[in-house]
Amino acid sequence: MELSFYKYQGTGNDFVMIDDRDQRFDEKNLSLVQKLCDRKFGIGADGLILIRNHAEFDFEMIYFNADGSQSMCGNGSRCAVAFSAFLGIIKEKTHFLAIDGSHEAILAGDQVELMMGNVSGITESLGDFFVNTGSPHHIRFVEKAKDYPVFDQGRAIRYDACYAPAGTNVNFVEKISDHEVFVRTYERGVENETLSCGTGVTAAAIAFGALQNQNQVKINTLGGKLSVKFQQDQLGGYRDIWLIGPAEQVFSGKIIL
Ligand SMILES: N[C@@H](CCC[C@H](N)C(=O)O)C(=O)O
Repeated sequence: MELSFYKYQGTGNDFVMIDDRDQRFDEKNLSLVQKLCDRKFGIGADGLILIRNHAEFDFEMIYFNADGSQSMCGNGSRCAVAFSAFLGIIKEKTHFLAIDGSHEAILAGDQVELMMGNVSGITESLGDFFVNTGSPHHIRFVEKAKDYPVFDQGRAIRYDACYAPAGTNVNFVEKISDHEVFVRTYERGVENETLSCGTGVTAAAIAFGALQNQNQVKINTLGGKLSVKFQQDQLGGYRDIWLIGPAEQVFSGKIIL
């Protein structure tokens, strides 16, 4: 059997994308997901995304991390919106379903504006912060993120007993100005630092915004620039959260099964 695939990247977070409206991909075949994401023995990616039909939405995005586990992916969602437009499923605006619920998105040139799910609040954890943006994110503010041991410290926090058994993603955030940060992320499910993490920078922006009294934050990652804006509600939660940045098709090919 042959399956077409496309490769997308959103600020360097890269994904194998499959148009699975005919449901030929067996989503229970996690060893196939792992193999396709393997950078030596497969296509190579931080994650794999299936685009499927849904009766109540423009499409459903099914996201897998490179190890086959599932969670919400912000950059992957932005790439899924660009891919769905490429497939002709949507035009500039869409309403789609992901693992954490429904999302709106707007395609504006190479930029995808993605509405994230509401966030219930910011909690303290291990002397740092924790924010769930559809995926769990530990947030540590550091002085020089460029020189920070992201892999070692990220892995230690990811496996800390307080996050067991599910674990967490870990973000190291450096203040650049009152409304700009540099973020490096250790991603659960990739088990490494990625060049960018959409749910991670959203969590970082919310924690930073709370400290700086800002509701719009510019983000620098190793893979490029994003921005996040949001509104705080009366109960300490956050809504109207938008993650904005580029999504690009970089490759296409055939999977031989
Ligand atoms: N890269 C993603 C996050 C993917 C999910 C995460 N690794 C997890 O398992 O929680 C993003 O852009 O949000």
